[in-house]
Amino acid sequence: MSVILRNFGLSPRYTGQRSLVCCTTLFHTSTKLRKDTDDKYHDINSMYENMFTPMYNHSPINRRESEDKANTSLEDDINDFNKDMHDIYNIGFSKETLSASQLKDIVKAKGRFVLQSLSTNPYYNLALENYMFTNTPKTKKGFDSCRLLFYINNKCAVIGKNQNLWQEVDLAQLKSKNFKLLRRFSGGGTVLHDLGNVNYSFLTSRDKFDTKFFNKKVIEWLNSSNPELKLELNDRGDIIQNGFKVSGSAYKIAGGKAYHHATMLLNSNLEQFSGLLEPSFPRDMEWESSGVHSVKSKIKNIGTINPGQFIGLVSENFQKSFKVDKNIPIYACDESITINDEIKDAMNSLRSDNWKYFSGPKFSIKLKDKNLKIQVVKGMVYECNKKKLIGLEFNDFLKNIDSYT
Ligand SMILES: Nc1ncnc2c1ncn2[C@@H]1O[C@H](COP(=O)(O)OP(=O)(O)OP(=O)(O)O)[C@@H](O)[C@H]1O
Repeated sequence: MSVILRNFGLSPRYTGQRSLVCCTTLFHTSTKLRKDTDDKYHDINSMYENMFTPMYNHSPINRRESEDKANTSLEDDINDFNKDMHDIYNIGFSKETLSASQLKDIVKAKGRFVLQSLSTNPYYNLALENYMFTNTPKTKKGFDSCRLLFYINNKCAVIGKNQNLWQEVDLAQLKSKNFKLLRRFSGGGTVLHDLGNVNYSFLTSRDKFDTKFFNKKVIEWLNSSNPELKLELNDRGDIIQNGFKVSGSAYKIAGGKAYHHATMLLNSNLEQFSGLLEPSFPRDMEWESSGVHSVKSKIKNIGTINPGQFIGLVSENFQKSFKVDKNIPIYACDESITINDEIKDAMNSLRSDNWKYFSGPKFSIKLKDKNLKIQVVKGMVYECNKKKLIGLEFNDFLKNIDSYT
């Protein structure tokens, strides 16, 4: 319910009395109509009617005070109702969407929390993750502000910081299927995201960091919610189900802090993924690259859990298992309001050709049949036995390979 209210801009906490009236009217209209037509809904309709009917009388003298009281109890009722809905459906969305300054305050203070991004823009989400990581206070011995971030991205391929993108993705296919390309700030291999894939990012201190720690928890929580899932951890720290990979992980360690971020394939469109990570080249092309190569795995969806349920389940278990003294709050953030210059700068970096195409490891290719040897540094042809190719963008070379060879 909180989601519905917020999505329609009706949350009383943020939009005030006018929204409440509107919301109340909507409920009155719909519940009354149904009440007239179907008596079996009488009880629940009466409950809604009572819940959403203001209690004040309209005398001008008492009005403000009565309105305040009515509003408070109405808000309490709505909050209780939201909580019940949250508990019943495990929706995983919090009630509080942070403003930019609230985000800054909670990130820079010590303490544990869960944050869920409501944006599906991968540039925002990766920049937000980076903001949260760099601004979490430096750790002193024994201190750990464990934090958990969730985000879901629109269609995109995310390559690792140290990967050679031309070996990893088929740029033309990505474009034709409307997948964005991003180079993330952490290492690891290339993964594909869409709205059926949830990304979780667990932040902790460097001291306590262990690549397998958080996935062991996730597996324990999911398997105990449904033993049929039979999720397992493989040696590489990936989560697998019946031998298929359902989650891949990458890590970043810096400044006494570390994060482990991972994908979780729940109901992704795997058919659309096919071929995106299989670029094709001339048969005689040989690569020599110092970069990180992805380890190809067969993937599948978990299927029986949807993204909202996954986020709800992991958040709740995180709240229970990681609680120290006070309850761990759950916040939400959104690109339209929870944004600041640092996040915008990181988004610009992530979007820039410089970061996507002109960074990454140096590499060489050989085309034996054509007697061609090229060395590429920062996405540009740096050395070549055909001098006229030196200084060319490697992307241009590949796109027009026939005319250059
Ligand atoms: N959303 C996804 N979740 C899990 N595995 C995926 C996903 N998309 C693609 N894959 C598979 O994972 C392989 C890359 O795995 P690799 O271990 O190299 O990287 P990773 O470290 O798991 O990725 P990441 O670093 O983001 O988690 C791809 O070739 C593909 O087989």
